[in-house]
Amino acid sequence: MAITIEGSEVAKHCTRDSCWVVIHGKVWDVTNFLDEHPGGVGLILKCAGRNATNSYETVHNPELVGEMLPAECCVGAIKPGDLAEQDLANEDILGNGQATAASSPPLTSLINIGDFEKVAEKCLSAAGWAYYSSGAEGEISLDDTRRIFNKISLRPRIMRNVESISTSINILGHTSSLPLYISPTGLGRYAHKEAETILSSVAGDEGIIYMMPTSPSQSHDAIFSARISKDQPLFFQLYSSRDRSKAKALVQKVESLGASAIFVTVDSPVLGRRERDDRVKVAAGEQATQAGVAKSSATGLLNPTLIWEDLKWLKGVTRLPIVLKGVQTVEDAILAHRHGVQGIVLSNHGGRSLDTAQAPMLTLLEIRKYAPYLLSPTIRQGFQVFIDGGIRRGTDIIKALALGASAVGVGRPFLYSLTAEYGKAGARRLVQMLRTELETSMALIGAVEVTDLAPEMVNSERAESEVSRRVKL
Ligand SMILES: Cc1cc2nc3c(=O)[nH]c(=O)nc-3n(C[C@H](O)[C@H](O)[C@H](O)COP(=O)(O)O)c2cc1C
Repeated sequence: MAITIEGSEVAKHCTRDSCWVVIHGKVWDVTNFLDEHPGGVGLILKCAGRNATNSYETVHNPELVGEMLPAECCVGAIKPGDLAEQDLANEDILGNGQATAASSPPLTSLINIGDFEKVAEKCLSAAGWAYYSSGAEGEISLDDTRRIFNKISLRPRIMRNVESISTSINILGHTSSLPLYISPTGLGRYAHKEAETILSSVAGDEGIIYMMPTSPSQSHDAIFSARISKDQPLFFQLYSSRDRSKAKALVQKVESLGASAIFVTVDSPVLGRRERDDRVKVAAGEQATQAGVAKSSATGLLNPTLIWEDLKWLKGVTRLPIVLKGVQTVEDAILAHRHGVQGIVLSNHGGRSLDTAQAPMLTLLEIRKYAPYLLSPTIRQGFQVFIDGGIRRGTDIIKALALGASAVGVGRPFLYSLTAEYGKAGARRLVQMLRTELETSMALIGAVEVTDLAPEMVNSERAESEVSRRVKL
């Protein structure tokens, strides 16, 4: 039976050395989690010894605390009536944006994806903008994704009848009206309070697939309920908890809610060091992130103990297709195929994990050079290769597909499209921009179907000169 704890007792635990908070009537000891909190230690400490439900709900989904913290961190239930008053106002948590939605340009004046980014920079709070736009450390990997795409040029074919273009493809057995899906991103609340439910329904309206994150701002149930029909596929991104019973419960829950595939994130066993996040925290009088490997191992979302052998266990707890998100070398692409997963995402977490990790496009070129069989029509029936990071143009999609990717993921632009209270209309306009660019570029390159996009339509030789000659197969 839960122990009842008086408010006066909770109030004593208000320091870095002993930090308790009340969330939805339960008292949690979050002392060991402080350094790992992505929003910074300071934010939790502001709520220490108090009722933190409002702060927590402003950013996180209701189930997260129970899923992420070990059960023993729940020290009891608050005595009914105690600490009823709420803690921080929403602005203290999300920060104030520098521009109001009213001063933002009308949606119809935005012409390309880059325009959304400019609006987002003005509308998001300093913390929100840093969290969304930053990469790890020197942001070399963040910038490199675009640099490599721009090193690849197109070789259009002429005199083909391109009057009617079809952009539709099959992703893991599901039809998608575009060869792209919405990549999972945490803390959607900075952009819009209903970020994930909007993306879920926009994906349905546009006939594309949304991959929801392990830790969205809204509940998993709400995101599944926001689908336009029960048949609408939704993918689930999994940070596989080191506590297998928790990981199993989560996977089986989303499977029962209707998830169509599990994408296990494998590029972030620990948190990458994002210095811009730290600078915002320091400017607000908080401490920079202290979370090192040891802290990440202790508790929380990430699991530094995840290894290849765990895939056998995961396959045993779900019937859903499993895809590894965050493969960064041809060696690991081969291993993933040997381990019988249904696909891989070539990704370096949008440049947010290991800085100077090579661009996902270089990994694709590495696969083309050393293990081209992984991209063959026969293999792709049971093993699809996806790619994300820096996809901003229809021509980027063409380059990725011509070189063998089955589809691409788009992350940050969808967050930006929700800002300035554009919400659903913003996200739909973004999809329409990409659709128009892709259709136009396919016509101009001489491809009427996605399957017409072939390697010879791309000159990737300048990028290929950067492919590693030192792989170990
Ligand atoms: C703000 C933000 C949060 C993210 N959160 C997650 C996450 O929770 N899980 C995950 O697997 N990837 C996460 N990612 C990585 C994206 O899924 C994706 O790999 C990356 O954003 C693609 O690059 P792009 O933003 O340039 O399109 C996040 C990326 C951003 C920008």
